[in-house]
Amino acid sequence: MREIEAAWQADELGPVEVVFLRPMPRMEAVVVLDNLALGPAIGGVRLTPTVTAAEVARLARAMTIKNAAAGLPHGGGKAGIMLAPSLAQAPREREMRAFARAIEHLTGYIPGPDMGTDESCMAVVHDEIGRAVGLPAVLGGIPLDELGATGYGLACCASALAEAKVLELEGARVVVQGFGAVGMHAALELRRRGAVVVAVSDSRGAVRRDDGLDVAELAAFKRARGLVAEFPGGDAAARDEIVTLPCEVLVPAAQPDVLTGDNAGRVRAEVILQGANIPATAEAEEIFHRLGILSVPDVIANAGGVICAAVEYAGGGRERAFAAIEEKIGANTAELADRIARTGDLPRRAATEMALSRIRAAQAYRRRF
Ligand SMILES: NC(=O)c1ccc[n+]([C@@H]2O[C@H](COP(=O)([O-])OP(=O)(O)OC[C@H]3O[C@@H](n4cnc5c(N)ncnc54)[C@H](O)[C@@H]3O)[C@@H](O)[C@H]2O)c1
Repeated sequence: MREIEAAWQADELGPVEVVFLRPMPRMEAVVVLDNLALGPAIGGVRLTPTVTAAEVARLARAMTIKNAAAGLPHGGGKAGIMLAPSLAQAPREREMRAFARAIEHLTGYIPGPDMGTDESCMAVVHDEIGRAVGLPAVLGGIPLDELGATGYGLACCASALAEAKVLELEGARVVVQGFGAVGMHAALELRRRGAVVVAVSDSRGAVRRDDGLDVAELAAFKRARGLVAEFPGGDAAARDEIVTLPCEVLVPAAQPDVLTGDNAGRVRAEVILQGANIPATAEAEEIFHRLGILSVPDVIANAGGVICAAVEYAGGGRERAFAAIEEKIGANTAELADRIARTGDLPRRAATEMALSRIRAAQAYRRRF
C-alpha cells in the first residue's frame, strides 16, 4: 500500500488495529479491524490492483455499523489485497494461501468474499487457518444468492412494517429496480406475501404491468433470456423512469446512488426498501424524509447477507439462516419504525444510532485495565 501515511480518521469507535502485510513478492495487503466490541469482525476481502488503505478503512467502518445494526455478535473489519494486474486474474490459489497465512494471527478478523474474491478463495483461506465465511456448500457454506437470502430479508422488512401499521402489504404495488440476486428474490417473496409487482428493471430495460406481473414467469424468462424488457407478460418501459411510478413499495436493488437530488422529489412510493448498498444519496434521503416516504436504510433492510454469514460462521445451515433473517430483520425494522415515530429522526440517523447504542453497551463489558 503506497499511501501508508494515509488517510483514515480514527475516532472513539476505531480502528482498533490497522495491519500492513506483504504476504509475497508483488503483493501488498492491509487489514483494518475497525471495532471488535460486539465480537470478532466479519468483513470481506477486496482484491483489486488499486485498492487503498483509506478505502478499506471506510469499508471496515461500514461493516461495524452494518453488523451492529443487524444485531449480530460481530464487529466490523475489512481487508484489501493489492496485486499487480498480471497476478490479479484467477486462479489465485498461491496468493490466497499466502494472504491467509499472513493474517493467521489476526484472530479478531473473519474474512469473507468481496470484489475480486469468491467462495473458492474463502475455501483456500479456511483450509489454511480454519477461519472464513462465504464458503462453498460442501464446506458448510450457505449459497445466499442462490437461496435469495437478501431478497427474503427485504420481504421480512416489509412484513414488519405491515405489522407496525406503516404499510398495507396485501395488494401493495411494488416496483423493483435491478432484477438480479437481490431484486428477483425480493419480488418473488413480496408477491408470496400478497403484494403486486407492477414494474421491474435490469440494466437492459424495464417491464411494467399495472395489474401485476407474473413474477415467477418473469424470473424464468430472465434466467432463460437474460433480460426483462422483452417479457411478453407486460409492456416495455423506460429503465430509469420506473423508480418514479406510483407504488407503495420501491425496492432499489441495482447500484449505489441511483436515487439523487434530481429524481427523489418525483418518487411516489410510501416506503423504500434499500436492497442495494447506499442506493440513495444523503440529499435524496433528506427529500424522502421531508415527503413522508419511509426509506429503510440498507443496514437494516439488506442485512440478509451478513446475517447468513454469521449463521454460517456459527455452524448453522439454510434453515437457521432464514429463521435468523426473519427474526432479526423483523425486530430491527420494528425498532427502527418505533425510533423514527418517537424522535422524527432521519431513518439513516436512527439506524446508525441503533448500531452505536449496541456497540456502546457491548463496549461497557470490555476490560479497561
Ligand atoms: N447479493 C447480496 O446478498 C447483497 C447483499 C447486500 C447488498 N447487495 C447489493 O445489492 C445490489 C444488487 O446485488 P445483486 O447481488 O442482486 O447483484 P446482481 O448482479 O445479481 O444484480 C444486479 C441487477 O441490477 C441490474 N442493474 C444494473 N444496473 C442497473 C440500472 N442502472 N438500472 C436497472 N437495473 C440495473 C442488473 O442488470 C442486475 O439484474 C448490489 O449493489 C450489491 O452490492 C447485495
